[in-house]
Amino acid sequence: MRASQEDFDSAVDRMKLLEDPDSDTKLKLYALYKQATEGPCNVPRPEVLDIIRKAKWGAWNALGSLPKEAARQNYVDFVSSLTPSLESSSQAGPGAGRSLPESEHVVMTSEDSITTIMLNRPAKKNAITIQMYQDIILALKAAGKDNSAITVFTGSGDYYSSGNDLTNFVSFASGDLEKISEESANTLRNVVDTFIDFPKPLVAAVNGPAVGISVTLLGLFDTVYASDRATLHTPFTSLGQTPEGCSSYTFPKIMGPAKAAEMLIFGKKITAREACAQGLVTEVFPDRTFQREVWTRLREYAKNSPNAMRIGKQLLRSSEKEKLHAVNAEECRVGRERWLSEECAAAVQSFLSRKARL
Ligand SMILES: CCCC/C=C\CC(=O)SCCNC(=O)CCNC(=O)[C@H](O)C(C)(C)COP(=O)(O)OP(=O)(O)OC[C@H]1O[C@@H](n2cnc3c(N)ncnc32)[C@H](O)[C@@H]1OP(=O)(O)O
Repeated sequence: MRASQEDFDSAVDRMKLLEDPDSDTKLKLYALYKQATEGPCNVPRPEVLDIIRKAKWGAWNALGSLPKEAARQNYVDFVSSLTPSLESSSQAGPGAGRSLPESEHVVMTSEDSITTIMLNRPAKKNAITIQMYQDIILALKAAGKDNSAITVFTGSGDYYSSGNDLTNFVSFASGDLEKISEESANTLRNVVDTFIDFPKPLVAAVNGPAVGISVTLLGLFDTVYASDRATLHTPFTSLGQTPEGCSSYTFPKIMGPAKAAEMLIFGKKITAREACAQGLVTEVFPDRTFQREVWTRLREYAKNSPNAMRIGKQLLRSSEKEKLHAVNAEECRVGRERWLSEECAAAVQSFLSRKARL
């Protein structure tokens, strides 16, 4: 069960009882309140000298296109975490009794027969942490079983995703290499397997630039809509890494081996329009109208018979499944070896010490 309007109103009342919250807390509460009640930030950035209004604007704006429903839930959870002693004993704590997985950085909402899974870490360009991979698996499993007709995957803020969070590799340097690399390979294999097995139409709404695994996974989606501001970049070899997400199989199949090699081996960054000409992206929309056009279209599609769409997808995809699982297993085996290489360690170190940006 998601937070109701009543839960939200009660959280607003309880928030007033907080004794002198610090300024970060106030800003977070302000931003979530505005997002929950008015939606994404829709006012111009204040003048440079107006420091307080600029900070408030920045906090609200950083929530990107987080849906109102998710902001309401985050507000209620945040107030609950600040006021545990004020919770009535009969009231369930945050997360209790919810049928959807809750996660700070992977937000799941359902409306008009469409379930949306949104990467929600805009300040880090939606880089994917190990926890987020786990949350994506949970979200996809829940979406596969809920009563929605279509599932949409998208990002919050200006990026779709900057791919794997490179700090995931920091633990490689500090712990038991064999064990950590094995766990990471298992996580990667599980998340990709979950995309391969997803039973309903899966649509990517690529709202901005996409990097690494967020690009390679596109080959496993049924439809990919992109903003004309989006670019697609798989810089694996400059990171000492190799392709994943089944792209070593899906990309040559979709765009031909030569174009696939330019992206996956040489790390060529392409625009959404180029990706569309090569078949990886289904259609490109002007950034200005992207959200409106995509959601209008998806709401129409979601009126089709859900079972017929699901069965249609099985017919299109089932003959490939076994092959895709085998490709995924092999990519993870090779990838694990690469993560332990000097090349990969040096590239990650270079990013973390801020010498390198794409
Ligand atoms: C389980 C293992 C699975 C392995 C699978 C997949 C492999 C891949 O996905 S490889 C691709 C990895 N991604 C990258 O190499 C991208 C790295 N990021 C960048 O080059 C730039 O940040 C980017 C071009 C995306 C954006 O540049 P800017 O517009 O200049 O923004 P900033 O660089 O200032 O970024 C803002 C903020 O976000 C942090 N960030 C961005 N991307 C990542 C990332 N992938 N990992 C970790 N952190 C990331 C960046 O460090 C900034 O943080 P602050 O400095 O704290 O503000």
